[in-house]
Parts: sequence; structure tokens; C-alpha cells
Amino acid sequence: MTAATDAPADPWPAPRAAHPVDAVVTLPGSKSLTNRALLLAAIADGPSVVRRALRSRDTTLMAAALTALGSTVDTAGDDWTVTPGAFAGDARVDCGLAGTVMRFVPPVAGLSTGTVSFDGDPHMRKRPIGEILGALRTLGVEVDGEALPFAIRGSGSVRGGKVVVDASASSQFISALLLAGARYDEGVDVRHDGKPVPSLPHIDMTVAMLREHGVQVDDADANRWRVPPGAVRAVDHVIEPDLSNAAPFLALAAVSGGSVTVRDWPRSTTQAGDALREILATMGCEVERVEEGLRVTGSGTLLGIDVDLHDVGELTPAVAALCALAEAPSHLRGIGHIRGHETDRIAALATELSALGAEVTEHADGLSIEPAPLHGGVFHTYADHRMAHAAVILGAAVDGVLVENVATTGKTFPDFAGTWSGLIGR
Ligand SMILES: O=C(O)C1=C[C@@H](OP(=O)(O)O)[C@@H](O)[C@H](O)C1
Ligand SMILES: C=C(OP(=O)(O)O)C(=O)O
Repeated sequence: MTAATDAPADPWPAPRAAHPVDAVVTLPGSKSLTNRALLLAAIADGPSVVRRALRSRDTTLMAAALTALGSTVDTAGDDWTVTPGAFAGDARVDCGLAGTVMRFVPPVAGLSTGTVSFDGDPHMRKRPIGEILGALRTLGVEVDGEALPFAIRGSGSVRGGKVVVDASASSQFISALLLAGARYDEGVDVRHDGKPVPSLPHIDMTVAMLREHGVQVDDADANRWRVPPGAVRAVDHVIEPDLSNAAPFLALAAVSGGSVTVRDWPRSTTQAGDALREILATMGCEVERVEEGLRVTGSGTLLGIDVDLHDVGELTPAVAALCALAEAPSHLRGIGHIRGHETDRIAALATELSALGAEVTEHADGLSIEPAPLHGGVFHTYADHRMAHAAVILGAAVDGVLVENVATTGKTFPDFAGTWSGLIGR
């Protein structure tokens, strides 16, 4: 296995699974759970511990942002201790390419007494944020700018109250306002007005975690969420494995005709990645809960799939790679919003899958993929961790796939390339 300190080659020859892969894997923690837990800990009424925190680019950026605001985040071990501190003084926040940092931190930065400046990677400046900045202005926060880079001029408190947002581009707009809302003088009353909100499981995750912190959330009406003002109780969290990052590993069982078990798959979860159970079963895999976790066994045949991924758009790159290897046509629908993810994922997948021989039709809000013989070549990843996941799945099944910038997987998975090679046994 590659040592964690060795940088993988670029482009990286994706290991080919010459035989069925039979493995049990332990995955790092969930990005979405870790970054919510860190943020809630930083605005809570006392210190708390985030156990089995994910250590990756997105989560260390969140820890750095909260530290810059005034919290103390001890990231030394696997369990991270967060001690809230007064949000005071000017600060700079690097969002990298982390949607959770760019969307979740500004609403709490409004509670600071300083000016908090935000910037990030070149592509981050293109990801949608205007709705949150507009909402914050409505709620009484002074904001400079309309997109990254922007600054929040905190006054030490936020009035809060009613606000209408169009969250059709990202569920994170809603989550962001809810996470901070209890700390606003009037709480928040957020209404969505627009095309359907994507990634609803992620809003459910936000609501569930807020309730664990003793925050009341009224989500009884569709497209409306109300959080009254109140304390955020300090609570320790144990972070579940990242089920979205399970996608390439479970896909490996499907493409190699082997069997892969992901350890500690939760019995119940708000993670969107749990939908992989149904998706992979529909594509012909055997999916079963076993004592160690979740086991997926490939049948040697991959069926095509017609599926709406609106709720679980982040699974698209891995699913699209499987579709390119399937024996019948597939249609992936309801995912126009993923054009605003780490890259325009619909365009990127259409380009890169086609470059390897796939028959792909790009739609405004989806992809159609027909069976076609694939060949090797360089798969560009556009600094998108999940494009790299798509590339390695293809590379497991097709000779000569080279993954450009596989290190981009570090956004949510430390040493992904080493773990992947170790599993295939190169
Ligand atoms: O709140 C979260 O943790 C996330 C919400 C989703 O974002 P979108 O609603 O923008 O798709 C998801 O795709 C992203 O990976 C993580
Ligand atoms: C969309 C994603 O990330 P982000 O949290 O940066 O929006 C993702 O991880 O697929």
C-alpha cells in the first residue's frame, strides 16, 4: 500500500481489478456530519467532543474557520474537542472548495464583533451563494459583496426573523440558516420559494442534529422551517462512516463481481449515501446487512437504471460510472443542481465518460448513458473528489484509465488512492 505521505503519480494509473475483489473496509467519517457537529459545537453553551471526526480538507477548513472566529478546536487525535469562545476581531476564512464552509460559516460570522472575509479556490467563486448573502441582509447582517470573495461585518448579534429564499440550487442554503438560527435574537423562520429543494436528506440531517442540541425546529409545513431563539446545548457526537464515500467501494464489488463490506453501516441514518443500498440492488447487486456492516456482492452483470437522484445528487458520478459499464441504457434524472457542485458534474461526466468511449447524452438536468465498449485514457477530474471516484470505478473494469489529480479526493477522504490500491491488491 502507498504510504500516506507519498504523493500519488499524476495522472495516476487506476488499478485494474483482474479478479473479484473480496474485502471489508473501514471508511473515514462523514464530511456532512463532521462539519455540522463542529459548527454546532462552536456556538454551543459549553465544550464538546466530536468523536471519530473526519480529518480531510473540508473538515480542517471548517475547524480553521471556527478557530479564526474565536473557538478553540483541538484536532490532535481522532476525537476533536471544541471549546466555544467569543466571536470577536477580524478574521479570514478559506472556504477551499467546501460548500459546507462557504454556506454554513457566514450565518454564524454575523454573530462576531469583527469583519469576517471569505474566499476560496478559483472554482469556489462560481458556486452559488447569493441567496444566503441576500437572506443574511434581510435578517439584519451587513454583507459586502454578492459572491465569493465577500465579507460579513458582524455587530455581535443578529436580529433574525422571517426570510424567503430560493434553495433550488442547494439545500445548504436552508441548512446554513437553520444551524445559526437559534442564536439570532428572533430565531429564524425560513421559507423556500422556487423549484423543489434538492438533497432533502441533508436538511433532515441538519434538523436532527439541531434537535440533539436541544434546539426546537418546526418543519411540519413543506418548504418552511422555524427555529425559535434559544441555547444550543453542548453535545458530544460520534461521527458515522461517510456513506457517500462508500459509493466507489461498493461499486467495486459490482464491477469486479466480488463482495465488499463497509464496516459499521448505521441501522438508521440521515446520510444521503444510504440510498446506495437501493440503487445497487436495482442495478443487480445483492445488498445485505451483515454483522460487520453492509455487504454488496456483484452478480457479474450490471443492469441499467432509470433513477431520480434529486435527493442524492452527490452519488451521481459513481452511479454514472456504473451506468457506463452496464449492459442496458440508463437515465439519471433530477440533478440540474449538480452543475453547481465542485464542478459542473453533468458536463464533466458527459465529457469524460465520452472520452473513454461511452455513449452519453447530456440533458439540462440529467444524463442518459447507453452501453458501449470503453477504452483507456486520461480521465480529467476538475478538482472534484467524486469525479475521481468515477474514474477509479471505470479503471477497475477497463485497462489503461489514468486519473488526473487523484489527490483531489483529499477533500473528503485522506489517502483515498492508497486505500483503493490496497483493496484491489496492487
Ligand atoms: O449539507 C451538506 O452537507 C451537503 C448537502 C448537499 O449539497 P447540495 O444541496 O448543494 O446538493 C450535498 O450534495 C453535499 O455534498 C453536502
Ligand atoms: C457537493 C459536494 O460537496 P460540498 O459540501 O462542497 O457542496 C460533494 O461532496 O459532493
